Amino acid sequence: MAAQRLDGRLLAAQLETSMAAAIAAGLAKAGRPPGLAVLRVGDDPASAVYVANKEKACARIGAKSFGSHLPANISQAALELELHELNKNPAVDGILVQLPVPASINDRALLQVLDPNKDADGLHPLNLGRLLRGEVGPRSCTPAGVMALLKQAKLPLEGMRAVVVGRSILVGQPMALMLQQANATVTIAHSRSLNLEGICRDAELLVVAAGKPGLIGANHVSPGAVVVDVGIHRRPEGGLCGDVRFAEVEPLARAITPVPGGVGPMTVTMLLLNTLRMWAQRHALAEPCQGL
Ligand SMILES: NC(=O)C1=CN([C@@H]2O[C@H](COP(=O)(O)OP(=O)(O)OC[C@H]3O[C@@H](n4cnc5c(N)ncnc54)[C@H](OP(=O)(O)O)[C@@H]3O)[C@@H](O)[C@H]2O)C=CC1
Ligand SMILES: Nc1nc(=O)c2c([nH]1)NC[C@@H]1CN(c3ccc(C(=O)N[C@@H](CCC(=O)O)C(=O)O)cc3)C=[N+]21
Ligand SMILES: [Mg+2]
Repeated sequence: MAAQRLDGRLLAAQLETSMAAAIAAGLAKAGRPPGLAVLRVGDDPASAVYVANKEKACARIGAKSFGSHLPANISQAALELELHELNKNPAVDGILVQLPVPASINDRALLQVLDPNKDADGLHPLNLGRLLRGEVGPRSCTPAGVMALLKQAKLPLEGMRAVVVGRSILVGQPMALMLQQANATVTIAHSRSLNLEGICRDAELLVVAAGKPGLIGANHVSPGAVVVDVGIHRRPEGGLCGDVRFAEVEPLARAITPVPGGVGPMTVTMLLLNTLRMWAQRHALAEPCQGL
């Protein structure tokens, strides 16, 4: 039987429809649309696509996007000043600092300057702490998007053996925490793990966020596993690919996310949803898209 495709584009479009409705319904009371500011420093090529997709998505749902693109040689102090301005800007509900920033910038220090109540990416230490404790707060967008996709596909996580490949603060760590909170039994693998194949083959759910094109193949996947591919890479010959060799793994899997069209669109959607929720909270509106 062919694997079920976990279609992030479709779910993202459905969620956009409810977000657009929530904005239209709250606009009069709020007096302004939700605002998302994206701070981009230098010219990381992967970030360029992402920024463009976010701006388009904001326009589709009726949110306002503010972009600042700063030169790679900007000082830490100037960047922090820019963030302080966005923190104070009353038209801005959500702020995203596009990662990676140039090596000359201390990204941890930068993320601490963010107003935690405008943290569209859930990366401020306060919000990471809230996640760890299972408290309400903006969540890292990519793992939140993965959880929404799994939920929509009615793939039960309770008691499941899950393996997350990657332990970054942006993806791997929050992904592992969310899966644990959904009562999966979680293993994290990383670049120093021994026997990656064996660890992955034990997984009933395999989430791959290693940032290595084609790292995962048929040898890593046990028949009937659910495979989620977070990786996104531009192929030299054109087009995108993930960390999973899709053609090899798809025949084995029970369900799988494609690249593009899987996790990527969900990341954008959860970024908008985080922003929309902070906007709703500021204006005492009902929480949009409850239960996600
Ligand atoms: N689709 C989407 O919406 C998004 C996609 N991405 C993509 O996801 C990928 C991961 O992103 P991010 O977490 O930020 O990346 P990082 O580079 O910050 O982290 C990668 C993680 O993978 C681990 N790793 C690297 N190589 C291997 C290996 N050979 N075997 C096992 N583990 C390995 C690293 O281990 P160690 O800790 O030991 O170094 C690290 O923990 C990238 O391709 C990125 O572009 C990111 C965000 C959103
Ligand atoms: N603070 C921070 N948070 C992030 O979440 C973050 C980041 N920095 N830096 C860069 C990575 C990368 N990333 C992507 C998100 C969506 C798509 C996306 O929309 N992908 C679509 C379309 C891609 C296309 O068609 O070009 C897809 O996979 O189908 C891609 C990449 C978020 N990241
Ligand atoms: Mg740095």
